[in-house]
Amino acid sequence: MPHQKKIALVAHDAKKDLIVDWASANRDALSHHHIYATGTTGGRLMEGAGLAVERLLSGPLGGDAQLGAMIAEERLDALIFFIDPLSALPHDVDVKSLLRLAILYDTPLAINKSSADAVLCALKNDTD
Ligand SMILES: O=C(CO)COP(=O)(O)O
Repeated sequence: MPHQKKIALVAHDAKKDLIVDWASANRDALSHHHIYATGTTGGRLMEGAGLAVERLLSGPLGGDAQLGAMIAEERLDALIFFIDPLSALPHDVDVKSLLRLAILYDTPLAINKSSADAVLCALKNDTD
């Protein structure tokens, strides 16, 4: 597809229902793009939102690091990352590294539903 973007969708466990609902509501827009997701999020998105997803490793097992590498190699156009602000995570260093690289490379980044709406809207205007 000519204007296809590479978008990563990621959600922490407490936010997985939210990302499935958000992706379902935006399935038409998302289906024009190549969607990557960390392992468990990807499974939930395929099952619950009917979205075609290229699954990476689960976040705690290296999925966040894979996305960070994609950003550093300029192989990702946007990161939608529904972060749980209320739980401690064993792979917090990976989460921080991923966010740091997204900031460093000026990758469009959404960390909650409102900003995900805004990023998707911006991508849509960019691809019109
Ligand atoms: O932990 C994550 C992001 O930090 C997400 O990983 P999963 O999608 O495999 O749960």
